[in-house]
Amino acid sequence: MSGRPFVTEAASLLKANEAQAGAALRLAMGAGVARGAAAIPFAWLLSDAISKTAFGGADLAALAPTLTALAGLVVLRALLSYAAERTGFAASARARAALFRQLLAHVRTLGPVRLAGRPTGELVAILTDAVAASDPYWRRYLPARAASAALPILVLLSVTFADWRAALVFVVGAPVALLFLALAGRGAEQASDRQWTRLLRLGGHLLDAVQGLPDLKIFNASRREIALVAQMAEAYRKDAMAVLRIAFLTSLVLEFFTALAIALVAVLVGFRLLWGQLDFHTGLFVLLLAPEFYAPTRALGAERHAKMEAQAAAEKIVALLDRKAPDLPALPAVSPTGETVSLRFEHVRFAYDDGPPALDDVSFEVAAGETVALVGPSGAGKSTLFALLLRFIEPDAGQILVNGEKLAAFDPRDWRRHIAHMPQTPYFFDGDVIENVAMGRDAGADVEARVARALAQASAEKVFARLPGGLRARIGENGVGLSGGEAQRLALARAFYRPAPLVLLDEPTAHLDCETEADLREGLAQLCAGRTALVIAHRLATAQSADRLIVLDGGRVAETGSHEALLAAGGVYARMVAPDLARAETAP
Ligand SMILES: Nc1ncnc2c1ncn2[C@@H]1O[C@H](COP(=O)(O)OP(=O)(O)OP(=O)(O)O)[C@@H](O)[C@H]1O
Repeated sequence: MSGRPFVTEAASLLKANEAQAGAALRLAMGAGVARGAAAIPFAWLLSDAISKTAFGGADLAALAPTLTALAGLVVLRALLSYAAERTGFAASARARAALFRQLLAHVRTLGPVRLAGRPTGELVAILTDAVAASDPYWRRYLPARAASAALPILVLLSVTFADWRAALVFVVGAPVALLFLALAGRGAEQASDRQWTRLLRLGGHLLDAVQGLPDLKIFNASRREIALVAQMAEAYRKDAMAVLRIAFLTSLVLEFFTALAIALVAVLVGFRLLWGQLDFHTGLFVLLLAPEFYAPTRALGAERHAKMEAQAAAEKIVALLDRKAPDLPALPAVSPTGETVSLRFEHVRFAYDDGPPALDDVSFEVAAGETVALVGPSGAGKSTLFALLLRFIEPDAGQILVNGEKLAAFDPRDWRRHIAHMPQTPYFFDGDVIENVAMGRDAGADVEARVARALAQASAEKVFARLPGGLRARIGENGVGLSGGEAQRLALARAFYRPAPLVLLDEPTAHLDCETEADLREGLAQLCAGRTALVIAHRLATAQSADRLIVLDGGRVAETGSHEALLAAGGVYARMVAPDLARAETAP
């Protein structure tokens, strides 16, 4: 995608969030302008005091009112500086919070399936670094821009009243300063974009490296990985230096030209004083205001690279926001009626992006209270079917009915409350056992007792009672410190904790030893009893224990029926399980 439209989108994203900064931003801008404007009476009073002392022989008593006013202006400027800083911080915090909320809401609507194609590290960097990078834009750049729009005009008007010829020199110097200000933006824009692309890639790579540490060690690839990270960090350093170089160079040129313009004013004032065309008071006033005329533009030049960086970061945010979530019909949130849940798929089709359909014309029914096993070779579409039921994705065609009502009509979050889901590799958070089982749901006073009950139902109470701290024992991120069996039991307890009428299980007994499997199988049978259950079955035993089987092949329903009926039919299922059956027969 070309850079320009993105820059406009990034600019409008930042602009849209300006409204969120609200009154604080307006106050920051106002305080900045007022602080700069206070320089005008200050210059007037100071030149008055000096000319009266030097040429009028005024004593301290005569100067007292002027000096008091000068002191008052110094205090006022200090107060305005403080107010500008404070309100600038508040404005930036509000705008960033709004941006962060917008991003989080978008990430939530996208859901895990649509986010799967994106490196987690990159996503984290967008949610944290990119949002943080917009801080100087609101805190410093926007107030500086307001000051540079208002102050030169105020200064110019004051100088015009005092000496219009000097005002003309001010005006001549202004376009040069503005030209360099615009040039400063050009190079920095591209360099900032490169720097951000690199930072996100580095973030993604680092997280990958940390998560894949065991594999890197096992395959002796850690040294190569370290070299790769070092290489990427070096490239990022170079890009960051390029941005700074451009920023410093353009600031230098801007400083040089404004210094030249001020010198020009000084020469003009000097000669006109010499020729007696100007009185000392006015001359000094004009001279004192010359730097003030260019100061806002110089300040804006210094903040411009902050703006470019914020814009480059916003481009990455826009790219994430551009990933479209499915358009959900705007229907009122309702709850699936009844205690039990029946399911009906009608000609459901779904394809990932522009790929071939992962599910095509899928139709089947699951009666309330039935346990149905989903069977099929790898890539048949089983997980996609679960993702549809979990509302991480929506069907491209066809519909899913729950108790005869369209699933699409339910609020996804409300609907998920009706599901107990046990994935193949459950994720555990860096928290204690209670937090990991209750998952923040209605954690009332009796949470401990309810977690203990759920653990008992999952035959896991003894496992966790052994841990130091019992239910308050900390579980490392992603279940570090738990064996495969313990992790599955904990996930089962999680499912028991939620009294949901629909159970979705992704072969929870895969990769377990026979004894643990048998234990867990019993727990699962209890979990499914009286509820509607869909189980992705990789093992023969799981398929056999289901009331009915649905066999998926190449995204289509190949056959359905009981284990025995499907074996007798000699179709896809019979061919799939033939090796397992042969093994079972030959086993002692
Ligand atoms: N996030 C994704 N993006 C693009 N294609 C995907 C994605 N997830 C799955 N697919 C594709 O969709 C098809 C169905 O995949 P799915 O994961 O549903 O199969 P599965 O039956 O669950 O396989 P397995 O038993 O190996 O988990 C496959 O061709 C797969 O490559």
